[in-house]
Amino acid sequence: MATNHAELIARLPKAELHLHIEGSFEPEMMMELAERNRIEIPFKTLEEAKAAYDFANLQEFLDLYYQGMNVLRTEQDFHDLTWAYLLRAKADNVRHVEMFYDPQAHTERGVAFGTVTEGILSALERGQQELGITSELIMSFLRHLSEDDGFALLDESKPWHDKFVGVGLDSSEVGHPPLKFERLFAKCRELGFKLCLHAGEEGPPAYVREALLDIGADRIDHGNRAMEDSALIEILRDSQTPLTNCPLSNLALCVIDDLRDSPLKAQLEAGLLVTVNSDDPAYFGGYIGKNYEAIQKALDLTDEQLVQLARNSFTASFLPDDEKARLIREVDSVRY
Ligand code: HPA
Ligand SMILES: [Zn+2]
Repeated sequence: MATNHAELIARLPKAELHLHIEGSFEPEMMMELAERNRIEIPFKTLEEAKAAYDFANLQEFLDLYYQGMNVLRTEQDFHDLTWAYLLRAKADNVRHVEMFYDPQAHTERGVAFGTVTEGILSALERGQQELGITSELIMSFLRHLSEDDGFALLDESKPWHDKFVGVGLDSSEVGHPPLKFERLFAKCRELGFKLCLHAGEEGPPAYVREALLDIGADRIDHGNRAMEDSALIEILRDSQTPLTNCPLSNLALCVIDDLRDSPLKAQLEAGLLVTVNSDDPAYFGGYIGKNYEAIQKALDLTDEQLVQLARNSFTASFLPDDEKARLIREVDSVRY
């Protein structure tokens, strides 16, 4: 009997390691919160919102992403946003999430760091209690801002440092290489944070090298363009540095022209620790389950490769080793 891939994907326990909570802001909720907070937004209907979600590159997406989050004002807003994501994650059998958020995109427009952070944290706590989803939060620096801005955020966030497993680097990549933030990440490393850097999404393989070799990244987010540098592929394989691939994001942002051009299968076959994630699911057309389904179909991934991807998601996480092992055993107990 032919395997029903969607059914296997649904049954596999998964971790999601590359998810920007602000990128899970569905247009329906955006319109609801605009009304609740009495804020004007550029679209009146769902159709108008969806029509605007047609991007030629990362920057076109980011412009809309930062505009959309302007509606988020109160702690309750951030709680509701995070809770809505967790319900979607639960439906896709996500057991663990390591979630990015962009505090500077909120503090810049006058929303207090504590308002944002406490709203997200209370929903994550509720997710653990009510849905059994464990979670970690990753505070991300916006790379189009300065390193000094990053240091100011690190300082402002101090009372919450024990709430973050790591720090990230996102936003406009080209022209903002990892080394722009060398001192900042050295400080973050010293403070005990894991370092997760977006690199090689639009930027060249040299940015992945910088992230990995100069900054000492624990995970590379995206990393597509690393595949242009064979020596770098070997380094990634030997170090088993995780790559968080986001298939539908790559397609929506024209990082690839077709899902069949995704590097994911080649990365798996080269022995890299690659994972599947949704990035900004409300903008890119699907949550994690849909990303697995779309990439399985495009690359004709086998059942074994799907299981490997689910296993990788836990191996690549920052969970304690015993918890990783328990979840991987659960993946391996799924029959197909
Ligand atoms: O995919 C992304 N790349 C860079 N910055 C981002 N911020 C949210 N999503 C992304
Ligand atoms: Zn991202």
